Amino acid sequence: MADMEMEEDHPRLILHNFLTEDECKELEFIHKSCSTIGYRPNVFSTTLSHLIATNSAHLIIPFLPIRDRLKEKVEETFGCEYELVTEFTGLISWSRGASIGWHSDDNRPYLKQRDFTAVCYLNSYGKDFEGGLFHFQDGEPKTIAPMVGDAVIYTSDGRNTHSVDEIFGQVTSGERLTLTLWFSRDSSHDEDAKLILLLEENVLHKSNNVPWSLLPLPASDNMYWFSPHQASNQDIGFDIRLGRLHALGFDVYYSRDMNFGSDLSELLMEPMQLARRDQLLDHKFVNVLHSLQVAQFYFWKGCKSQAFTNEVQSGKAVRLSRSQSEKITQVNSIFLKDTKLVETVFQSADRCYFNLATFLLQSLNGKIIHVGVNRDTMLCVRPVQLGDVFYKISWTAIGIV
Ligand SMILES: O=C(O)CCC(=O)C(=O)O
Ligand SMILES: [Fe+2]
Repeated sequence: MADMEMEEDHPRLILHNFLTEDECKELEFIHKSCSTIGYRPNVFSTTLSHLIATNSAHLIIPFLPIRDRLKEKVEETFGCEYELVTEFTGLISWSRGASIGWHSDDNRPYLKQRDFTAVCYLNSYGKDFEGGLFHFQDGEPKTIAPMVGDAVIYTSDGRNTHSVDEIFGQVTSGERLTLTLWFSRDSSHDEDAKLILLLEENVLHKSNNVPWSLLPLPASDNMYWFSPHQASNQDIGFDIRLGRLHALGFDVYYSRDMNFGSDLSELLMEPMQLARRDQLLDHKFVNVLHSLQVAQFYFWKGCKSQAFTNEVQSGKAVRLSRSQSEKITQVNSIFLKDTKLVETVFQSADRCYFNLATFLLQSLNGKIIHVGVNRDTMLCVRPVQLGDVFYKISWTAIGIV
């Protein structure tokens, strides 16, 4: 798997096909369902703590075996077996305009704990996005073209100063997606300790009086507001959740009356329906994040599953009335101020095959769709069977059972 011998002056290694395409697709599904604005302009991120905070802790499970494999590989490669803790794990996507200049990953006083970096590429240069080449300033290899499944591991210090070219392209460029981890020798920076505390607060304690639910609970709206200039500028931009639904060909419909001037700040926490072209799907989702998870799941798995197409029933959808269309326009005028911008930031999947009947059937019947392999986990908070992991999708949840 390893590409080359390691250079002493620049300890780094490329691991081809470290992840399978299925693993990459699964992480892509999670990112497209859950991401918020990231730490730099035109960057989106999904951290594990964010998944817990939004009641989507079950979506951490697919990360766990990958983290372990990466940590082992880093320890073996750099000769520090059993010494490392994972400091950070996150999915990071870069859209048009994003780039980063020469830097080392420990180049701030508060980042000094970072000893090793692992970047796994979840999609491919030239196919899924344009630009975004990775360069090391010195030593070999110099330039890395991200390819789905490949990973690069390197020391986070000045021996591995690197940069990433700007993502460009109008039409063909989608997001450049990575799984990025940092590892530390300093056990006080163990991400797991923080995650377990968060899990206790957000999940375990709740189960005393409230039944555990897999329905997502969105974070605050400003975490989902994308603006090309400044994260908080509400005059221009779009809500990431509505933007991603738009890229899949969906609009968002709220049945409640919206008088001009009424306070709509809580709207995106409320139950809603999806519309597609001139049709309104009759099911009510708990909130827009829930509908996004179901829609992304469908485009990831549902449309390809033979089981669905064998069992097509007529889904329930009605033609949008004029007043319903107007409400959709009104919601879009607030939360999707610039659809052109959405289309340049998120690649449209609307060209993918979509079947309303299977979408509804899948959502209604709670089918078990996906089988993963042998994932056991210490972070597992649901009464899951250790071993195979299944995704279950229904109106009430996308979960792993
Ligand atoms: O995504 C990459 O290839 C590297 C990103 C990077 O340099 C960073 O996040 O520090
Ligand atoms: Fe970096």
